[in-house]
Formats: sequence, structure tokens, C-alpha cells
Amino acid sequence: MTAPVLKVSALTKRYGGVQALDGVSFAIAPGELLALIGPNGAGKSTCFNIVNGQLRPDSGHVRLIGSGTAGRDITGLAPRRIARLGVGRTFQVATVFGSMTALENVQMALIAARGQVFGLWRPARDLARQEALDLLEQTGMAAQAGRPAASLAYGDVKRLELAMALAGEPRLLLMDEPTAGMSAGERHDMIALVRQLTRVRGLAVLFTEHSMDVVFGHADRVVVLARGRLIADGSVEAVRDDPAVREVYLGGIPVGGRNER
Ligand SMILES: Nc1ncnc2c1ncn2[C@@H]1O[C@H](COP(=O)(O)OP(=O)(O)OP(=O)(O)O)[C@@H](O)[C@H]1O
Repeated sequence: MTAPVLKVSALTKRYGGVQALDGVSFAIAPGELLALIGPNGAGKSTCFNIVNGQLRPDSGHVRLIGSGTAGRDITGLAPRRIARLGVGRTFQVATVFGSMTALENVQMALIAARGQVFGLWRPARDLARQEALDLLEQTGMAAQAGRPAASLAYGDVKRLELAMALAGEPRLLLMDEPTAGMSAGERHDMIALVRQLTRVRGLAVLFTEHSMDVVFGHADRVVVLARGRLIADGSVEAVRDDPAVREVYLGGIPVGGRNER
């Protein structure tokens, strides 16, 4: 693997009597599309929330690695600080402002990412306009720029959310079930777009996903959690054929052999 952008080492997290994470370690490289999968309750959300600072692990570390550095320990930093260091996130339920247009939503995201302040001498509608249009173009949303977000189709809202996440110029993007609620065609289009963005921008994407067709059709690598433990980390082919994955994750059913959870 090329030098990673992020490394998690020996993460553990317990909620009362539940061991949600138990010594989980993996890394992700620039330009890589890495799927984090596992059955319900495996620890995926806990892992995400630790990486972006919403949760503090009981032990273990998250390191963000810059070019030529051994890595900055970001464990337990506030989510806002982690975001500013280059870790973005999209959520299962999209977070856009319905009454604002798609363009205004992305402008807001750009302004917020830069910590810019509205000036009385300059109308807000002009701020970051071209950059916002560029991001809408990159996410296939240029034609929808002037439409209120509330009037957009579901798949387009998810694209808009992606454009907004890119406004922070992340080096790593965490995507929580990016294709949840989509039809098979929409799922394919969405993940193909994400795939393209990883290639063009050198962006690393860590995503959780229940649709096995998305994971095994598009990911570069797959990390599998089961009851808080990492049971596999490898290529799509290696993970699909891994007996431990078949047994623990899908009870012996060939992984990727069905489309839905
Ligand atoms: N706040 C909490 N308090 C107590 N237990 C929790 C809490 N959050 C998660 N858990 C438990 O920790 C374990 C891991 O949960 P987590 O949500 O990380 O799994 P997941 O893989 O994201 O599951 P899903 O696919 O269902 O979203 C589960 O057993 C869950 O019930």
C-alpha cells in the first residue's frame, strides 16, 4: 500500500457490558475506496464516530498522516477540529437546507469550511459562487444548481450532500451508507461517482454499506468487523472467499451472492 492517509490502531470501545470495538486496526491510502462492513451491531458506527471525533475510544489511536510525517494523533479531538484537518463526513440522512438552492447550499458549505464571515459590502450570493458551481459540476448536479434542495430527487440530494462535503477539501471522506434508500441503478451511479472522485482528487473514502452489490462491485478493499473484532482486511476477492467472513458475517452464504441485507 502507498503511504496511508489515516491509520487506526488497536481501537477499543465498551458500552457498559457491550464490547463494541476490540483491538481494531486498519489503514486507508489516498485514492482508495475502502468498505467497512459487518452485520448489525458489528461496530461500524462506533468506528466511524471515533475517527471523526464524536466518540473517544477507551484505548487505541487514530492518526492522520501528512506527506512525509509519521502522523498526527487526532484521537479524541473535537469533530470540528478533525474536519478542519481534512476528514469530512456524509450521513445516512442527508443534511442540506431544503429552502436554499443547491448552489446556495454548496456556497454555505464553502463559506463555513473557510471560516469566512459575511461582509455587509458584498452580497452573500456572490461568495464562493464559482467554486460552488465547480463542485456541482463535479458531482453531476450543475443542471440543478438553481433548484431548492427540498425539490430535488433523493439521489440528487445525496449528490448535493457529497458536493457540500467536498467543500471542506477533505483528504479522507467518511460516508455512512451512501446508497441507503436508493434503487439499484441509483446505487450504481452514486458509487461510480464516488469512485471517480477518489481517482481524480486522490481522495480516500471509507464507507459503510449494507448493499453487497455496491461493496463487491466497487470497493478497492474491504474491512470486515464482527462483534467488535476485525475478522478480515483485503481485496474484494480475498474477502469474498474468506471462510471466516462467510461463516461469521453471513452464516455461510457466499458473500456478494445476494444484493440486499
Ligand atoms: N450508545 C450506546 N450505548 C450502548 N450500546 C451501544 C451504544 N452504541 C452502540 N452500542 C452497541 O455497540 C455495538 C456496536 O454498535 P454499532 O452501532 O457501532 O454497530 P454497527 O455495526 O454500526 O451496527 P448497524 O449496522 O446496526 O448500524 C452494538 O452491540 C450496539 O448495540
